Amino acid sequence: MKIDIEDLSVAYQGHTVVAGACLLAASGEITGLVGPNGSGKSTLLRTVYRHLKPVAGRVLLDGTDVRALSPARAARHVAALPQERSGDFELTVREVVAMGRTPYKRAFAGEDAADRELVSRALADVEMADHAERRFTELSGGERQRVLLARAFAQQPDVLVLDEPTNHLDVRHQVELLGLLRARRRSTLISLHDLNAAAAVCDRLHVLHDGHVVASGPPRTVLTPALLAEVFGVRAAVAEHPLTGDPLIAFDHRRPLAAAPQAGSERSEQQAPPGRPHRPDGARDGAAAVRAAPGTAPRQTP
Ligand SMILES: Nc1ncnc2c1ncn2[C@@H]1O[C@H](COP(=O)(O)OP(=O)(O)OP(=O)(O)O)[C@@H](O)[C@H]1O
Repeated sequence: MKIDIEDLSVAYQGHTVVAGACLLAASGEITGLVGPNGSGKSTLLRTVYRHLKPVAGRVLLDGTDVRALSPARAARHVAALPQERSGDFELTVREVVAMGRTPYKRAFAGEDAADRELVSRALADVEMADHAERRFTELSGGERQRVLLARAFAQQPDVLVLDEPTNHLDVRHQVELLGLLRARRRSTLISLHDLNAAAAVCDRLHVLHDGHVVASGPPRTVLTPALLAEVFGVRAAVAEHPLTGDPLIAFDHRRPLAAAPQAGSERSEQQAPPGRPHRPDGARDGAAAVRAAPGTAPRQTP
C-alpha cells in the first residue's frame, strides 16, 4: 500500500508547522523522514495515523483519504509507533501486544488461536517472548519500545508508521530492529535522527526543514555534505561504508557548525532551498551533484 501526501499543511493553535508538504511512500518500501529538531517530522506522521487533522492537503492510502476511513478500518491499514505514549498500561507485556489485534475483533470477542500465534510471533521478533507475563510498567524504556513495536507488528497493518523507533534501544537492538524492518518489506514511513541508520535502512528519504520538504530521493543522492551543512548545520564527509557499501556520514565533531553556504552555490536537482516547498518527482531521481561542506575537499559519491 502506498502513501501519497499531497500539499499537506498542519498547524497548532493557528501556527503552521508543516507547510505544503508533498511526498510519496511507495508500496513495500521503507521511506525515511529526517530533519532537525522541530522540523515537523512527528507532526507529519501524526496526520498519517490520524492523530491530527491537517488544515490543508490530504494523506491518501492507495488513493483513499485516511480521514474517510472508519477508525477500525484505518487501524487495519496503519499501525503506528508514536512518540507520545498513551499512559502506562497496567497490563502484562502479552496483553499490550494483544491490543494490536483489537481492530480485527467484534466488541467483547476474545483472542483466538490465530491471535495468540500472531502475538507470540511478534513478541519473538522483538526478543521479548521471555518477558510476556511481566507488567509493562516494570520494563525499561528500550524494552517498552520493543513491546510497542511488537504491538504494531501484531496489528498486521499494510503500513507501519514509526516515529523514532530506535529511541532508547541499545546498538544491537537498533541494528536488529532496522534489519527486521528490511526483512519484512512492509510499506513503512519512519522518522529517524540517526542519519547513518536512515542511509542503511531507507529506500528513499525526505528531508524536512522548517515544515517544508526540501529534498527527496535515495539516501545516496540526498545525504550530501552540502545538505548536511545547509539543513543540519554540521560539517560532514560522506564516504562508502566499508562493509555494506551504504553511504557513511562522518561528522566533524571538532568544528560542528558549518558556515552558511555560499550564495549561488551549486545545488542538487532534488534539493529545494529550506523554506521553499519541494515536490518530489520520482522520474527525476538520479545521481545528484555532491558538494562538500565549506572547508572540505569536494568529493563525489558513486
Ligand atoms: N502539541 C503541540 N502544540 C504546539 N506546538 C507543537 C506541538 N507539537 C509540536 N509542536 C511544535 O511544532 C513544531 C514541529 O514539531 P515536531 O514534533 O513535529 O518536530 P520534529 O521534527 O518531530 O522534532 P524532533 O526531532 O525534536 O522530534 C515544533 O516547533 C514544535 O514545538
